[in-house]
Order: sequence, then structure tokens, then C-alpha cells
Amino acid sequence: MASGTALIYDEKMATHKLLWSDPICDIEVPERLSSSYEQLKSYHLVERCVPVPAREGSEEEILLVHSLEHLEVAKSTQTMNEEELKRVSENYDAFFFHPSTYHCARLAVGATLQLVDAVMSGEVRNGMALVRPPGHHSQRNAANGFCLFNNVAIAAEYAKLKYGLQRILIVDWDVHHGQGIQYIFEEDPSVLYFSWHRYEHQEFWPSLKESDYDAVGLGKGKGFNINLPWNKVGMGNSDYLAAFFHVLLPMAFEFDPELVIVSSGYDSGIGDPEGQMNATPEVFAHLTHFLMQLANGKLCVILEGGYHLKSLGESVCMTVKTLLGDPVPQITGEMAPCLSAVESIQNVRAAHKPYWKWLAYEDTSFLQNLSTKSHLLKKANSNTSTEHETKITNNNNTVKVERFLELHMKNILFPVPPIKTATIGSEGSEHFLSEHVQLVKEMDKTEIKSLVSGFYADLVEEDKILLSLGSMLAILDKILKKEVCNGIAASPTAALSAAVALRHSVRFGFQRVLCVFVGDMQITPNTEDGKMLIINICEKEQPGKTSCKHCISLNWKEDAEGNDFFSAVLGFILPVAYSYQPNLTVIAVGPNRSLGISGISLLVALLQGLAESRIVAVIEDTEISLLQSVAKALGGASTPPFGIYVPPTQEKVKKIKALRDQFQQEWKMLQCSVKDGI
Ligand SMILES: CC(O)(O)CCCCCNCCCN
Ligand SMILES: [Zn+2]
Repeated sequence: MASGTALIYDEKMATHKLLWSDPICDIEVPERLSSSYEQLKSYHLVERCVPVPAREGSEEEILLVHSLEHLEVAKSTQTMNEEELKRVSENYDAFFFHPSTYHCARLAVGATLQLVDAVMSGEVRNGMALVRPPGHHSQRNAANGFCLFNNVAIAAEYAKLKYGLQRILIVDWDVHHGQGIQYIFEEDPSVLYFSWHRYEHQEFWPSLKESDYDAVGLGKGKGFNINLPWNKVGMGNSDYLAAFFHVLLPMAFEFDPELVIVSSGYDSGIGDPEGQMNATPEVFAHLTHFLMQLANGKLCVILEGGYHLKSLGESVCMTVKTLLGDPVPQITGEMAPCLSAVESIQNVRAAHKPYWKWLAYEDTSFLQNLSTKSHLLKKANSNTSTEHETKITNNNNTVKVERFLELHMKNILFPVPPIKTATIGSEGSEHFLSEHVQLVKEMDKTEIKSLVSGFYADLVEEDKILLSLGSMLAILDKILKKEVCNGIAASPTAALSAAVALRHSVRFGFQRVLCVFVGDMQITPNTEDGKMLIINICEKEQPGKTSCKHCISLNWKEDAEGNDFFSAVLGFILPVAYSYQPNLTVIAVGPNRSLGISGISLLVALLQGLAESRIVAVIEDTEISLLQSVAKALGGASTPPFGIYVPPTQEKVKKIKALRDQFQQEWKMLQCSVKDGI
């Protein structure tokens, strides 16, 4: 399993710059690159990466995407004077040439391809290339929007050619639509292109009709182009996360890419003059963490836009920290997507229904009554401003945003616990130890008895159980004291251990503890005070037990063929978990688990985005292979294989929808459709 994170940077790419006054292009400054690199150094992140040199992309590589004419025009600018450079630049929408632009653009292409090679060869697991000029707007025969050569598009064509790849996912989280990439792969089913972008009903640049949610691809490429337009500014962390849970991630797991490339623009972050959005730097840690679970971790992140230097630098650091496998920082802000975001999410899901198995049973009845009223929807929306908008528009807010960035940034990167995973040397555990795992000494019986006597003494009759509780508590204590990030304990009675872990954590002072329990949960602690949220995944409804806000039972029997659990994890469990904002996660597997090892490993991998990745896993001690797989997922040594993708049956889709309808007012991240009608 490959490990390590590549960082590709060459200061020569800072030479390209604007020589005349142009209020549109003057934000694309060399300091974007140098200050990002300095920020990485200041957080000691450069030294933790594998340095990979940039190189010049060859003409042949550039011709994978661009016409010979485009290449020749670009090449000819190297010897031009300022007058000529200005004239050539005026042939394009929002582009400027400098005598060094051609060289810098070739370095940007080469740096990107170096990263693809480093990841595909297994030299590293993932990496980031800090490049400029950016690429995602440039087209076969034209420069556009600060972009000369389409770095990411060339990388995808290159990877197909050199490594015979047949499924590449491109995720474009830049705040502008990468229409260049869309045009290049519009008819190509081997490249799935996802872009969200500020759109405002086609008001925002590049103001294209084909940037809307109904541009789904052409011919054989239908279904492989996903546009998620943001029709208002001020979108925040919850809107971005909702887009991942309810649009991108279900597509991505069904597509099952062999490589993921990110057109990583940070102008979608707070403070950026172009985006005018509200999402804070740590959201990029979460987005990166999600994408790291795909393609066996093979992830190439390529810089596109980002024009607020402080916000850009922090977001770049959040991205690289996560690529390195550090714990994911707690997300901030109210976990509730705004109406406009939910409308866009609902629209793009409906547009893609014909092309995706996971959307086969999507309810698109809203389209009927909406189609008559859609002009009303747009008009209605144009003058009513949502809560986001009012926060952003008045200009004293920009002062506040600047202040926020100054304050917020300082201590955003918390110290990383040295050891990632703790376990106990109980019998049989030696086989699932990996180099990331630390043995924890057992507690002594008297100590355990005092801890446990409080609430479960009568339940604990045998020494064996007492000892296992002691082991689990020894591990849990290290997590609660933040000496380790996560831990795994084998137990003869997972339900009892989980209940004790929950009570112990609450008594330790953790105010919101999430428990995901797979299998029969014989003991259900009292969750009235909201300090615990239990999601019990079990085969059948427990008699006489109905779900409530803090104690939800999800009946799920995994399909024999493969892993059909994605829709439950992405469409229900993660949205609820993110809405709750736990500061610790307990994942427990008891008897009669109705999920396969791959479904549980997927759950563990994705739940690491919560509670600064603090997780304690309590697994029935008979489940040897499950222990190994979960320990691997926790150690971050590898992304566990998620088994064969099986789409959810109609019955299961209905079950998730019913639970969503029941809880989406309590747990607002579940929202992915507007109440019927407007
Ligand atoms: C890489 C990137 O997507 O960030 C480039 C953005 C270009 C913005 C051009 N704005 C033109 C406004 C014209 N009224
Ligand atoms: Zn942009």
C-alpha cells in the first residue's frame, strides 16, 4: 500500500504576471503561489511531504488536449513586447500574457503530470501541485479566465494513455465553472466531471447556459458531467457538505474511479473577492478526507483559483494536512444547508436520475408542478435574500470577514497526537497490530470496579467481562485525554462495553457522543439529555422500540452480493452525524451484525471526519477479520476495500427516504429536496 504525500512547487511559476492595468485580471498575482508555499512551511508541512520536482510539459503532452494553433500562438508570445502581448491577450476572455507565461504554463502542465506519475507509480499515495497559471477554463483552441493550458484535462488524458485508466473522477471545487474541462470531456464516459460554481441564474461569469444543472453530458458522455450551480452567494460549510453527501459522493462511489484529480480552487472559501462565499478553510480538510476514500487513496490535488492570500494559504494547508493523514479538524457553523442550495441539489439529482443506479428510485414528481412555476421560482428567488446573503452583502461584513480570518486562522491547526491508534494487548490482538498502533497497559480490577460499579455492576458477573471493560476504558481514557487519536478494543460483550464507554465519556465531560451500533444492541442507555446520539443498524425492528431524535434504529440487511450500504452511509448516517457535531464517536459491532466487513470499514473510514477523528471501536472479540479491517481503517495505513458496489433496492431507498422525512427537521443535513412545491 503506497504511503506519503507529494508536494510539487517551483518558484519559476511565480514569474508570470500582469504588465498593464486590467481590473479583471489583476487578482491573479504571483504571490498566490509564494505565500501558499510560505504558509505550508510555517506549519511545518513542507518537510513532511515528499518533494517531487516540476518539469516542463512537452508539446506532445499539451497537444493531448489543445490544437497546434493554440500551442503555436502561446509559444510565439515569448519574444513579444508589451504592446504585442497586450494585443494577443485581448483575443481572449480574461487572460493576460507575459513573456514568461508560455514557460510557466508548460511548468504547470509538467508539475501536474509529475504528480500523476508519482501517484500512479506508487511512489506516494497522494499529493498536491501548487501551479499557475491555472487551467480549468482553457479550451482546445483558446486561453480563458487566467488559464492557458488545461492542466487537469491534460492530466486525465495522460493518465488514460499512459496507465490505461478507464474511470477518472475530476472534482472541481473552484468557485468558477471549469467549462474548459466540461467541453473537453462532454462526450467521454471515462471521465466523470463534477463542478460546483457560483452561478446566480447565469448572472455570474462565465454566464453560460451550459453551466446549469441540466448540462449532463452528450452522447455516450451523458450522466458523466455534473454541474451544481450556486444561485446565491454566501454558501457555507453545510452547503458544501450537503453537496458531497447528496450529489457527489453517491455518484463517485457508484462510478468507482481508478484515480481522482481535484481542480482545487480556493476562491470558494471565505473572504475571496470572486466567490463571496462563507465556507471556512477546514471544510477543505473534510472534502479532501472524503475523496481520499476513493480509488484506493490515489488523489492528485491541482491548484486552480483562490485570490484572498490568507484564506488561500489556510485552505491549502488544510488540504495538505489531510492528505498527510492528520486528524480532520472540527467543522464550524450551523449544520443546515440553505434553501437555494437544497433546490440546486434537488435539481441536479433529478437531472441525473436517468443515468445513475443510485437515483433509479429518486422522486422527481416535484418537476411536474415546478416546471409550470419555475419562472416564478427564479423571479421569487432573485429579490428575496436568504440569511446567507444578508450576512455577506453589507460591506461592514467584509471587515468582519477580514477580522475573522485573522483571528480564526491562528490556532486552526491543532497539535497532532503522536500515536494514531491505541489497543490492548489482549489475547489474539497481536495479529491486527500495525506500526501505527500502541499497546496500552491494562487497568487493575479495583479501578475498573469503581468505574463500572456506578451503573452496570449487576451486569458484570464474570472477571473476563470486567477485564475487557478495563481494557476498553484504558484505551478510551487515552482518547478522552487526547493522547491518541483513536482506539480499538475487542470485547466479549460489545453492547455492554459500548454502554460503559458512552457513560464514561459523558461523565468525563464530553457533551455530545455519537454511537453507531451495528447488530443487536441489548442495552440502550438513556439518551434523553441529548449528550448521546445512538444510531443502531440492525436487521429487524426491535419490538416496541420506536426511533426518536437521539436514538434512531436503521433496519438494514446487507445484500449478499456486495456492499449496498453506501446510500445509507452517505444519505443518512453521515448527514445525521454531521448535524450532531459529536466530540467523540463510538462505533460498536455486536452479535448478529447485518452489515458486511466492507460496509463497516467504509463507515469507520468516513466517520473519521467527525470529532477531530476521535473514534473508539468496540468489536465482538470473535470477529477477527473485522478487527483487522477496522484497525487498518483507523490506522489510516490503507483505505479498506469497499467490496463490490451494489445499488440500493427500491425498498431500501424508501426506507432511507422515510427516515429522512422523519428527521430532516431535527438533523438538517438530511435535507436534499425542497418541501413539495416551493
Ligand atoms: C481559475 C479561476 O477559475 O479562479 C479563474 C477565474 C477567472 C475569473 C474571470 N472573471 C472575469 C469577470 C468578467 N466580468
Ligand atoms: Zn475560480
